[in-house]
Amino acid sequence: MNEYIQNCIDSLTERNPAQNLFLQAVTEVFESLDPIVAEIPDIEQHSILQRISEPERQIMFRVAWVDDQGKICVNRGYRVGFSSALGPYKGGMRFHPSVRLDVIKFLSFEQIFKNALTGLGIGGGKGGSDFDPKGKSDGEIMRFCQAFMSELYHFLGETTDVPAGDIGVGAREIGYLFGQYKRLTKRFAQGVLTGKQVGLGGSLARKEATGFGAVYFAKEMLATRSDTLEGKTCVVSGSGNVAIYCARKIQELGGKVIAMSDSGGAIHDPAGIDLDIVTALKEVERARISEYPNRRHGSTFLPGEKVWKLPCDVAFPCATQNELGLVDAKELVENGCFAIIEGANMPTTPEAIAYLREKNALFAPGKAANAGGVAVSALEMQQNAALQNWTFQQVDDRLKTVMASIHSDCVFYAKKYHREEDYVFGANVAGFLKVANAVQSYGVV
Ligand SMILES: NC(=O)C1=CN([C@@H]2O[C@H](COP(=O)(O)OP(=O)(O)OC[C@H]3O[C@@H](n4cnc5c(N)ncnc54)[C@H](O)[C@@H]3O)[C@@H](O)[C@H]2O)C=CC1
Ligand SMILES: O=C(O)CCC(=O)C(=O)O
Repeated sequence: MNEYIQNCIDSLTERNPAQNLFLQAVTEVFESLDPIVAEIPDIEQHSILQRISEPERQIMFRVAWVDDQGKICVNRGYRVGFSSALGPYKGGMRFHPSVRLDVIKFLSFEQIFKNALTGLGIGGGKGGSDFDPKGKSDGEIMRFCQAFMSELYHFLGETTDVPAGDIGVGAREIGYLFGQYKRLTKRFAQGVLTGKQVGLGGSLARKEATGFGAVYFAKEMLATRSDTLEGKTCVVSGSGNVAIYCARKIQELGGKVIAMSDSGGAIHDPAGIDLDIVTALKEVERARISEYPNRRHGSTFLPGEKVWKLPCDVAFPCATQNELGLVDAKELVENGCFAIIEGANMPTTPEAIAYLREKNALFAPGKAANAGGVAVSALEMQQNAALQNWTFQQVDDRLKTVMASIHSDCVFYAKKYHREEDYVFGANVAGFLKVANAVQSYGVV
């Protein structure tokens, strides 16, 4: 590896002890830049890699709130504004007990390049809390969101930082966060959060965008091998926002989703998952996926299992980071899987990615394949700024165009550097070059 890149990684490792997810995300991007750094001396001369890997700001704060028993609970809140080179910090908020600074930094770093790939003028940021929404009442969720926003609102704004949802944060939570923002600032500033309910200024198709976008990307990728999703057996991990709409679009395009999951295990339905049941369980009842077989004859629940062990043609990891490891990748390939499309952020480990590439499987990294969600968030910002409400069709058409353009950028850079079909390389280089050019143009900031 280029000496400058290696020195940057070594220095980051020393300065960020125990931030393994962040270092994993940075290493993957930086490793792709070998030929670029050799070709463009300005990158080293202007210390672009050092500047791009140091967050512009990192905010951590106490969130104190009262549960239904009257007990005072304390959580930690985070918001990392990684890069505003291309626009206001933009990225979701994650509420999950595993949230630490490391998690938020890796997500925020990924977001820089993903957002650059959309071409929509948004910088990279991410936030969240170690608050666990599982089992909490609606009142507890509301009080937590209000307490969280009471600390964060100073730092937000339509042109500075615009959060949205991620794991554990959907339209309900965004509504509570927006309500508290409005109450504290006395401003009906719709563009300060995205992923809002349509009645509060949210965009049609935002809910569907990440999952649909991943499948639009898969469609483009399969077309390069003159193939389609029609008749393909698919597995989708997770059963949240991304997974549900990914599975819906697969079925619409003629594929059959035979397995989904949550953190308790997987469901296997050889006849094809009934998504109305999954949507009712997850979006309405907030129940476990283990309930599914009670409502669907011929299906089974596999406690503690992942979906990767079930034979399929195409796999969509849509749950969480590092959920698909080397053993899983081997099982997938041995069972005939030839394409893996990441709906989640960094769900595949580096060893698994290397193995899949070695076996000639098509592999789409999250920063390209799941960019549809943040792209439609940017379209929501545009609608809010222009006081407009676009139709579902208008937004969906723009989403398809954005996903096709990201796909062609990946293919372009992979071809240019003789790395055909290497979408990880193509996405990292395409995203990086846009950000690096902007960072250099600003001078030393
Ligand atoms: N919501 C969005 O627009 C976007 C989300 N993402 C990423 O997609 C992934 C999923 O996010 P959402 O669907 O929004 O969250 P969500 O909260 O709606 O759903 C998360 C799902 O993952 C499952 N899950 C969590 N840990 C798991 C584990 N260890 N094993 C199996 N399942 C597990 C949960 O049970 C749940 O079904 C995350 O990586 C997120 O960062 C990426 C781009 C945009
Ligand atoms: O819609 C957004 O602003 C962010 C979505 C997100 O968190 C992501 O792309 O990972």
